[in-house]
Amino acid sequence: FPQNDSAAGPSSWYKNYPVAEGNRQSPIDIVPNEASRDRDLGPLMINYDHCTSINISNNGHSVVVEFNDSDDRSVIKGGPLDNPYRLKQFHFHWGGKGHEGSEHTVSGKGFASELHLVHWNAVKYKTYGEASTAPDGLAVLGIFLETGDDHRWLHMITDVLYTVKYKGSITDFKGFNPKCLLPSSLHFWTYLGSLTTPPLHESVIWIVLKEPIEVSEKQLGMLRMLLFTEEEDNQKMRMENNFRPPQPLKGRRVRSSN
Ligand SMILES: NS(=O)(=O)c1ccc2o/c(=N\O)[nH]c2c1
Ligand SMILES: [Zn+2]
Repeated sequence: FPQNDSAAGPSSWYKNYPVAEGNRQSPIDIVPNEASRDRDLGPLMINYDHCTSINISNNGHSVVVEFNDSDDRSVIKGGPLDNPYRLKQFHFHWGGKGHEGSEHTVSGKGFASELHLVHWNAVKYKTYGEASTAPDGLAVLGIFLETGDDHRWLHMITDVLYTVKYKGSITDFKGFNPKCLLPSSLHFWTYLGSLTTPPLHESVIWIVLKEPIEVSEKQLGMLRMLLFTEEEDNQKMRMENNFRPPQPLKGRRVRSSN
């Protein structure tokens, strides 16, 4: 990300991760009227009822909430997916004050932030690690955040961010159900892509919801109080603009739910 040494930014990831210039990189700019409506794209089914969050942490790139993925208690299925995919973690990408921060864009328009719910194919693969390198190993549900009213449930997360201010910090975070972060409509675009941060594995079936959720500028500001740096670093670097810009489509088809 554009930290002080440009060697760490997205534009130089190809040096250590040649796949950065691959044929199915993410994010992309989604152009709605170029997306094809696909009749055999069934509805997305999200079953988070018995999901169990475990902890919240700052990994130096984003704030991440991890889940117990030892069984099929929280899965998504349907849509473009041939199997149920287990929820593993969710995290956010955001910009700087008043700037865009989403990874995917829609007809060139960015949003203030983007939430990624990361799931893995536990039917075909034994571990998340194995799935994360397989072409159909991961399914990431992307949800746009736009500024507006306070999000009544996002407070559960922003209220504890002070406990994970520094890179490497982690705190218990139990009983959070991300169902409360979903918009009312599950209409989506879907395409084959990749992780948007190193190692950039081309292992993600992307499902991007069309309807954004609303969060307040104040809540977004709480994300920006996180730091990229560790507690002992005397140089404090605010965590912001942790998004990769859109990558070439390279002939890929983007499909739209009905
Ligand atoms: N930003 S993203 O594509 O959702 C994503 C999801 C899971 C990931 O794991 C990673 N390294 O182990 N990078 C990463 C990016
Ligand atoms: Zn992400």
